[in-house]
Amino acid sequence: MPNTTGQKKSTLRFYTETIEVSRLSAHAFFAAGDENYKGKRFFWQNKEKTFTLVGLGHAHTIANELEENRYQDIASKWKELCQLSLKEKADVSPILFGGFSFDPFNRISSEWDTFPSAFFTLSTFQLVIRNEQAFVSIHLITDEENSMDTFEQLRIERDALIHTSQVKELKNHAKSKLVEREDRLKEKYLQAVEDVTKRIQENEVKKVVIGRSLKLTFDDVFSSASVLYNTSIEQPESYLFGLERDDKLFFGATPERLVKVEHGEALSAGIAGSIKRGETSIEDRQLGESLLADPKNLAEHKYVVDMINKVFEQYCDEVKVPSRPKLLKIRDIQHLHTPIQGQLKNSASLFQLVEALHPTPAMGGEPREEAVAIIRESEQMNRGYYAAPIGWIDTEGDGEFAVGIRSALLENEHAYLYAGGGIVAESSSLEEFEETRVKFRPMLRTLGGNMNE
Ligand SMILES: C=C(O[C@H]1C=CC=C(C(=O)O)[C@@H]1O)C(=O)O
Ligand SMILES: [Mg+2]
Repeated sequence: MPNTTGQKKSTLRFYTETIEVSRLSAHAFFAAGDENYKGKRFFWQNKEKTFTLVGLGHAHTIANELEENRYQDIASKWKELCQLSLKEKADVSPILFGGFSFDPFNRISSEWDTFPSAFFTLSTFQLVIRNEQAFVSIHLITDEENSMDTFEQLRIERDALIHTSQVKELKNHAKSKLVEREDRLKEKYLQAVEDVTKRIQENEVKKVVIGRSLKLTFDDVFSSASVLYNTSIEQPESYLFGLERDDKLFFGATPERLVKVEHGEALSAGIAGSIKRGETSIEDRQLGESLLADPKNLAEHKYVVDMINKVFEQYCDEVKVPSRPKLLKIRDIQHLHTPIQGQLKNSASLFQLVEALHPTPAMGGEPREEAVAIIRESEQMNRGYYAAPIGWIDTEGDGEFAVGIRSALLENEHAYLYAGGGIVAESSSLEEFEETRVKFRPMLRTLGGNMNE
């Protein structure tokens, strides 16, 4: 029998059932949902590849269009939902997955128009792969009388999805051909960087992250499953994420954790300051060493670490921050990296930390409010979910959010790619432009677009 509890005042019931499955590929499970769950799927894998989460179908969605209180709204609705489910010790808990927009005050009409300020979903079929063990759960939230019949149907469907996943062969699908490339707002980007640099030099603000976007058009549509699979092959050392919403897929391979909470421990990281990889290992090392000693990049980085540290001092005890950054090397780029950890104070929660941290000066700037206002005014685009928190939370309040950079929004045969960089007093617009070119590479390679402009 599935677990069931119902609160007396509500007729809503939350049914769950979890089984352990051997040999299940997360990508194959996602692809098995092609027929019935397209537009209602998500994918998540942490950097270490020790935790993979796939969701097919919406058992429940929690969304809002709020500008203020959007984090608390999601947190309190998730809490209400959790109260309907049995608090029994299970192998895996129901998980809520989703994300927030970068700036809910940005109202520019764009490719993001159908994405709410906050959008989260509890999947109908949830796959969790943790340390090689795979669990498939069914979630059903209903006030139906004959919910047992519905649940029985879901079991049949679950078994079919598992079967399809186990026999399906995963291929690195041929990429569609690029037919058009539009550097949206390139001139405006260069102008914005120059203007912002000047404003920083005049001490109006200290740092602002300015982004730009590319629009690519291909000769054919992509399937979400093959795009996510390609991303995992091309960018194995990053977080992988994908969130479908109707005919769109927001996906990416981000190196940057916003915050993770597990058993009362909170982990974040300052990742800002960049240089390309070298052609040879000697050149690569030289580039890395010059990054570690470069005052411009160290300044970019320090604003981020100081801000995260300040937030952690407020919400955590025993905060630990290394005194200097190390290098984080990923396929196309090297970053300055400082991990930050602490023990959550009793009253603090994951969503509180997400709210307090977003956007860090790696995505927004310093001071935060002023920087976000400058971004809104000078970028002249809508970032949507780019550079914003994306991740998950379980019924215990544990979970992890990354920031959705090195990312793109896919809509049929079109792809919108986004990249930005931290502007400080010493920035030069052409160097920043070069840096964004490097940051576009992961998505260009995944989709098969030309990497040279
Ligand atoms: C905003 C982006 O990168 C951030 C993260 C790491 C390094 C950054 C930098 O060096 O500018 C950016 O702050 C992006 O990739 O679009
Ligand atoms: Mg930079």
